[in-house]
Parts: sequence; C-alpha cells; structure tokens
Amino acid sequence: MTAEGTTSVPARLGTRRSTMATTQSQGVADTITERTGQAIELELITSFGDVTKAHLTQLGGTGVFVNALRDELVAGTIDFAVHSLKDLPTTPAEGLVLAAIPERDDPRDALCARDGLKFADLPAGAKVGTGSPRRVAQLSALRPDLVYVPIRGNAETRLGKVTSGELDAVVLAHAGLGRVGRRDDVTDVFEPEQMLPAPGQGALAVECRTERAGSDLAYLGAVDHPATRAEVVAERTVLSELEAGCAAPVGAFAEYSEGSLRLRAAVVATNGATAVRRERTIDLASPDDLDTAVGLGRDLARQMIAEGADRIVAEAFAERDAP
Ligand SMILES: NCc1[nH]cc(CCC(=O)O)c1CC(=O)O
Repeated sequence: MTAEGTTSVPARLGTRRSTMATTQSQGVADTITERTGQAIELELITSFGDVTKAHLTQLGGTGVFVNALRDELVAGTIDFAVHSLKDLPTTPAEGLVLAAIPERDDPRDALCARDGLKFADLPAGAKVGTGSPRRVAQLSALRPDLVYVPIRGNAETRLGKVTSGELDAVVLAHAGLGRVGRRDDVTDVFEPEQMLPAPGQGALAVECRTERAGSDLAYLGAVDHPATRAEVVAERTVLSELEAGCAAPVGAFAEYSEGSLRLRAAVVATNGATAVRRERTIDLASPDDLDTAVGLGRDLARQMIAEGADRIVAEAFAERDAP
C-alpha cells in the first residue's frame, strides 16, 4: 500500500496474525496514510498468546498478546505496533510509549446466541461461553440460572461453538466482532448498566520507542484522540489501583463529553453474589488533562477498596490459581 505522492520508505507496522489484529492494524495504517501521506506496510508477528493451548486465565500474568510485538519494537525490526488496548498491561513498558490512542469503537459486550435469542430469553440452564472472569461474574449476577462455560480461541472459533450446537451463546466484545466481519451474528448487546466493559475495551493503542515518538514517528500523533485517551486512562487507573490485570473480574467504563468525565466501575465475585459498584463524574475542561483523569480513577478505586473490592479481586485470583 503506497500513498500517492509519497516517496518515503514504508514504515513497518508489526501486527499479530489474527483477522482481528490485521484488520485493526490495517485500519489504523490507512487512517495514518490518509492523514499524513506516510506509506505503511504490515509485518506479521507470531505471539505466545496466539499459539498456546493453555486457558487464557491460566496463562499467569498479563500481556501474552503484546510481548512479542514489544520485543520487535525494542529490537527495531518494526517501527510501531497496534494493540487492543484492553490487552495491554497497565505497567508502562520501559523505553516504549503509547504514541497515539485512536478514537474508540463500540465499547460494549455483545451476545451471539442461537436462533436470534436475546439474553433475557435464554432458557434456564442454557450454556453461555466466555473465558473472561469479568464477564462470568457480571453475567452470573444478572442470570445465575445460566451455565457459564470457559472457552478460548479467536472470535470465529467461539462463534463456531454456537453454530455447532455445543453452546447456546457466546459473549464477545462488539468491537472485535465488527473487526472480523461478524457483526451480523450479534443478537443482543449489553448496556453499561447491565455489564461494564473491560478497561480499554473497544480502543486501540499505537506503540513505538519513546525517542522516536517525538521525532521521525511524530506523524503517529495524527490518529490520537484525546477524549478516548482521557477515558481509557481513567479506566486503566482503576485496574492498576486494584492491582488487578486483564484476567480480573473488573469492569470500568469512562465517558468524556462536554467538559466532564464520568467513570463507572464494578468488581464482582466470580459467582456474581458479591459486588462493589461505584461511579463518579468530575469536571474536565480539557481531555489533555490526564492527571485529573488519573485522579478520578484512583479516587474511585480507593473508595471501592475501602468497600472490599480488593478482597473480591484477591479471591478471584486465588480461585484461578487453585490447581
Ligand atoms: N482478549 C482478547 C480480545 N482483545 C480485544 C478483543 C476485542 C476488541 C476490543 O475489546 O477492543 C478481544 C476479544 C474479545 O474480548 O471478545
């Protein structure tokens, strides 16, 4: 892919090989080229998270999907990478920076059920597939009468278990389904009032070496969306304050609009029986004021910890690590 009138050497965008990863990487590449004229080519990288057969919650530690790309960034074999923000550990990677956070897609979770069924219409005992403790916990709180089945694999594999009749439904991120061309499989969507998305869900992150972000890769800033950045910073601060990772039963969702930032968060025990849910809205005159966005996430998380959220997180990890 070469932009007309561009003579520069194409930049190398490292991506995982899945349909979702290549689609979102190509989308970001096209937008950058459109806005800056910079030519970009995709480099396919294989990550541990793509090849391992272990259950996602048992991989121990976050970032299985991003480490291979980060190794390539540090080695200089690729110029930048596009990640699903939700898969990025909250601890910053040394020497790397999130040069841009593009405008977020639909942040909600979606149900793909047999026969076009809505969540409320699934019969008691119906089997619902999801590998995410956050989803199992919040879904159990809504419908303790359903059976939640841990599953793994890419979106297409998961949807195949509904088609084959092995499961009655699966729950996946709406944004991801759109990226793999399966939006038509969605039979219901969960509003934030029912189920809070994972911190960063639906958003992407463009990462590169720190020293290059302000110099030869400064054009990456063309896809940055400050409102999305303020939102995901608040959401991810909740996660880091709780010392939880992407495998924790933590939902967080922030919305920036007209000078205010609203943050909602939930920590729910895996069986759905106990939960701490809180929300807070603050004035945020500029979405570039990230310190204030961090403060919102930190204050909300501390209030939730005082109400027992840290104990729920610790119990969820103990369950996960039990042999
Ligand atoms: N953990 C895997 C993952 N990482 C990002 C997405 C979807 C896109 C997104 O949430 O941004 C998914 C699949 C899913 O949760 O259904």
